[in-house]
Amino acid sequence: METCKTPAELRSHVKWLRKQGLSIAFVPTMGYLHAGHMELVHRAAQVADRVIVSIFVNPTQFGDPRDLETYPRDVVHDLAVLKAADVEAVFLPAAEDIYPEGSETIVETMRLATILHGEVREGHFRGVATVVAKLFNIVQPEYALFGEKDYQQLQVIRQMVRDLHIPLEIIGCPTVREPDGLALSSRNVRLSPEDRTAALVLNRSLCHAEALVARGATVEQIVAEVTAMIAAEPRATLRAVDVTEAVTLRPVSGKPNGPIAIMISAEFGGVLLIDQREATP
Ligand SMILES: Nc1ncnc2c1ncn2[C@@H]1O[C@H](COP(=O)(O)OP(=O)(O)OP(=O)(O)O)[C@@H](O)[C@H]1O
Ligand SMILES: CC(C)(CO)[C@@H](O)C(=O)[O-]
Ligand code: BAL
Repeated sequence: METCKTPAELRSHVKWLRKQGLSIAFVPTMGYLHAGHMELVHRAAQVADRVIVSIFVNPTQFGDPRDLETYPRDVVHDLAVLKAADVEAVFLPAAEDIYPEGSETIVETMRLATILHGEVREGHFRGVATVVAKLFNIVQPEYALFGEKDYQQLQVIRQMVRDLHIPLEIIGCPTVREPDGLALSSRNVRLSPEDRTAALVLNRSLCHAEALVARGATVEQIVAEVTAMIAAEPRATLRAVDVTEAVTLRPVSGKPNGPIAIMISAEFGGVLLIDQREATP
């Protein structure tokens, strides 16, 4: 497995792969890899000849400096699991290589970046779109894979790829969960045992929301019941419950007549977790 630290090293390895006519699937991550990331890697290996993974804790998508400082990192473990999964190359850039002095270009999906989770984390999706555009330009893959857990992120990236005519296909992958239903997330290690148990309310309330959709509930009923379930968990601080049209994330009210997305963000002991569900009435 090749470990590339600079864009030039990565580009030269990609050039070598291209000479052999090999296709590339790319999995961008912030490291501290878990089974959710590895599911993206396995899926990537099914769609292309070679898989490239990036590990970069992107400073521009963090609003809170403490969140950035305490973001979990373990590159030695990450490289071992990626090697075992037969990954072709890992891109481990330094912040100065991605944002050299004098950088001033940003990428922003104007509507999608500023609604919902973008209101909770101001500037977050601008940072995500900007770094992902840079990574796409460096790697130039045929495919890029993202998790549905970060549902709004997935839609932001799909929109950016469409709007900027970036010639690659985005593949969304279902959320991988612990056996008790908690969505895998790098931030889960920061939860105390009590908060980890409390966080199960996210998946529980999404299952309840799904059942409500199946019973023909209105969007207002779904929001009210999910909000009440999370409010009943004393360790949870609810940040947002949003029910929107799926994919476009446009507002929806009354009885939905097409697929909807239910998105929750809540803090447990200061750790912000998100979870989501798509449901069709
Ligand atoms: N449980 C999961 N199932 C499937 N994909 C996931 C899961 N968790 C993360 N991913 C995806 O992995 C990619 C990299 O995510 P990232 O490195 O931010 O990990 P993370 O676990 O989402 O971390 P955190 O949410 O704590 O920032 C993203 O496309 C993300 O959606
Ligand atoms: C897509 C991403 C790697 C961009 O930094 C990050 O937001 C993530 O890991 O989901
Ligand atoms: N998985 C989303 C990255 C972040 O929380 O910053």
